[in-house]
Amino acid sequence: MASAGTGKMTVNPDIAKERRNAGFHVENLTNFIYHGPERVRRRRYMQNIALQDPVMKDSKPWAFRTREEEYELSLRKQLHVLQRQKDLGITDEFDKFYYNEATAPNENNPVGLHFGMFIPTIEKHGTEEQKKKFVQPAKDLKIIGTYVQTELGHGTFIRGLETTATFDPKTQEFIVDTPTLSATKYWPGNLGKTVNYCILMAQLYSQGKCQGPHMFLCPLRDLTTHQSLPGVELGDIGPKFGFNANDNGYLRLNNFRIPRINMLMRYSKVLEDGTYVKPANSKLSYGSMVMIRASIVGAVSRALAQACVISVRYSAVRRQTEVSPGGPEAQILDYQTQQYKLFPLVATAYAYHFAGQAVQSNFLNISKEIEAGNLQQMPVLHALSAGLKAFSSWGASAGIEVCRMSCGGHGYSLASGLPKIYTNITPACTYEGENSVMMLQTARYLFECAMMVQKGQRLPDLVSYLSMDLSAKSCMTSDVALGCLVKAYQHRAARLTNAATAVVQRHINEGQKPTDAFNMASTQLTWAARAHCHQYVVKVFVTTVTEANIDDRTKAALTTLCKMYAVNGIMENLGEFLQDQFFNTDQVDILTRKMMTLLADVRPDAVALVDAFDYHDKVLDSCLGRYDGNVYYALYEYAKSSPLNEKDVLDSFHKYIKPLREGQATSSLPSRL
Ligand SMILES: CCCCCCCCCCCCCCCCCCCCCC(=O)SCCNC(=O)CCNC(=O)[C@H](O)C(C)(C)COP(=O)(O)OP(=O)(O)OC[C@H]1O[C@@H](n2cnc3c(N)ncnc32)[C@H](O)[C@@H]1OP(=O)(O)O
Ligand SMILES: Cc1cc2nc3c(=O)[nH]c(=O)nc-3n(C[C@H](O)[C@H](O)[C@H](O)COP(=O)(O)OP(=O)(O)OC[C@H]3O[C@@H](n4cnc5c(N)ncnc54)[C@H](O)[C@@H]3O)c2cc1C
Repeated sequence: MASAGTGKMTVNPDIAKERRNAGFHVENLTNFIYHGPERVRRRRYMQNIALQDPVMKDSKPWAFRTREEEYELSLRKQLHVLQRQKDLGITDEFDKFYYNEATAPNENNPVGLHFGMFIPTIEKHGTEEQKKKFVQPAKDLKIIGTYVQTELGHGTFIRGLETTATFDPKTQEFIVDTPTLSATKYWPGNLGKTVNYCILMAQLYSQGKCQGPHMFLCPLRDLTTHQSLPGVELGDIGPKFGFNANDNGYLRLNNFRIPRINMLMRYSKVLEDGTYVKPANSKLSYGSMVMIRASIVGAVSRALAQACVISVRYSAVRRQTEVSPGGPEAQILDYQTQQYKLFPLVATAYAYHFAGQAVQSNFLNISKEIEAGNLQQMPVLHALSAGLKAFSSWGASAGIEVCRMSCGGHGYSLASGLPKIYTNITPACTYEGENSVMMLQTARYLFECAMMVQKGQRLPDLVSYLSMDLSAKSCMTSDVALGCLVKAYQHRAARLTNAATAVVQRHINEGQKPTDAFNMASTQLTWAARAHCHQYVVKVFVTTVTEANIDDRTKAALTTLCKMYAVNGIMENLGEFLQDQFFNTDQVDILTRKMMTLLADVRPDAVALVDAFDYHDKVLDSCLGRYDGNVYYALYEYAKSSPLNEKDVLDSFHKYIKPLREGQATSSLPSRL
């Protein structure tokens, strides 16, 4: 490695050797991940445009920015990017996504919700007239909006929201109001300082009757001066665990009037005389949440993948401890315990990536049906997206933290890039539906499916396994076949669903109200929902690998990872699998041995498997995850750029330490120490 400061850098020999020894061609796997060479080429092209742009070059590392600097820089960059994309005629959604990914990586930006939720919600829930009036101005950033639902007192329980929208037929307006302190809107992204409009979730009152939560387009700030409008009080909620380029805000409305046309009326309506027209399904207005939940699975997979790139590359160049006295220190990646920490997470990142694609494609197909008026699949989509969002965000958050700790002390420094990835993604466990609550929604669906099985009714394909014969003998033999692993997961999920359902039924039979019975079984119900999601992820991974049209060596590497994901999940949930009696303890021995063999199988490919995600160094923004492996140089440079080092002797020395010494010298110090 070149010494620090020479500027000339060679690739770290350990990481170079890893790449030479990989058993498959990285580019082939990259092409498979991103749907072919053309998409990969396009992705790199888009990211290069972003990274070459002088406006994107940061004057100081992310870690050294104040919150105000972070917000301003992020806003400036994002608006610049939008203009660039317009100038360059970039309209394809993938192109835009990849461009943005390289713009401000893992930094939540001040207009994200405008494009992510505000515009899509108008497009999906607005009438043709509303779309005409609002969508183009929104795309031109004449109006900038967000999605305002959560209140101080209620986030999870949407039906409990207190903000009101009362129709006044005389003026053809809704009066929107914040009647209590707990009704104050709190948390919506970009609300505090950036937006001038929002989609407001409020209880609709018309003709004296409450019709439940509905969505309204609500102006908040003057479109020219950006001053908050009379009757509107709003601001930023202050610094958070992460998300600090995002001005999550609060909002209070004081009998503020908006025109009738501002209620999103594609599915439900209030006519001029105040007559309320119901939607075909009251949960249609929850559609924007379902959309984001489906996309969160992919988002968390990318965060976990980046954390794996950093920690695996670092583990390849980090040497620690002589294995035999006087011998060389080993690469920490050669320690089996390090492999056991990291390789299952690499497998998980791949598993979530494929699951994310599958959920997204389910979402797109079912959304088309819903738009055409066929609402039959809404419950399936809701159960799948809610559960998968929870399952994957929990898994990714926990996994990123393991990646951080696997980097030892340097993982704790913001220089590692890992805290940034973690704090940016861990709120996915909370936003868009708190995870336990989402699991309970999936469980509710599974419960209904179990009742259908009891009645001998046919189940939708996605859950048809729930009617499997639970007394079937295990198929597990020493070759640990993929098909058998899927069966094991289905067996576990079906048994846990039946067990939880039986608990609910027992409580009902003992005289409990169904809601109480459900609560008394809710922990077990979430176990069932978790197991259901786990089987889905395993099944998607197995199907993807089995059907993959790739060369044999890449397929072999991916198959090893797939087995590792499935076997590791069994090891981590052994209690449930053993209680299942699908495996006996001899078969658990087979799986334990298999796990250790899989670790050794992955070892030579580990760096190549993370390289295949194809993350640019600037996207990783990590001293430890550099492609060239020159981590000590990067850490040294990072330390030197700390603002505390701008002066050799700080003013605080003169203010506090020096007087203390002088005082001590003249008073209480003994003459001899
Ligand atoms: C930078 C941004 C980039 C943008 C992205 C760019 C895109 C692309 C890039 C990638 C992006 C990723 C990263 C993003 C970063 C995001 C930033 C943060 C955004 C955060 C936004 C938020 O954070 S925004 C607030 C979300 N806040 C919730 O999420 C509340 C949860 N709370 C509930 O959602 C309800 O409160 C709850 C519990 C269901 C009960 O609802 P409830 O009380 O009304 O209903 P009940 O429980 O009585 O249920 C009655 C029956 O309705 C059924 N049902 C319920 N929901 C249903 C539904 N949706 N569809 C069908 N059916 C449904 C249920 O299953 C029952 O069915 P059954 O009767 O048959 O059993
Ligand atoms: C970074 C970030 C960005 C956000 N962005 C937005 C946004 O743009 N727009 C917006 O409207 N909101 C936003 N939110 C708010 C977010 O959607 C809510 O925080 C979320 O829906 C959870 O609601 P809550 O905070 O009320 O949690 P609570 O519901 O109070 O949860 C607290 C605990 O209670 C438990 N609990 C609650 N209800 C039940 C139940 N029925 N059964 C069992 N357990 C239960 C939960 O599991 C959890 O452990 C954001 C939040 C964050 C952190």
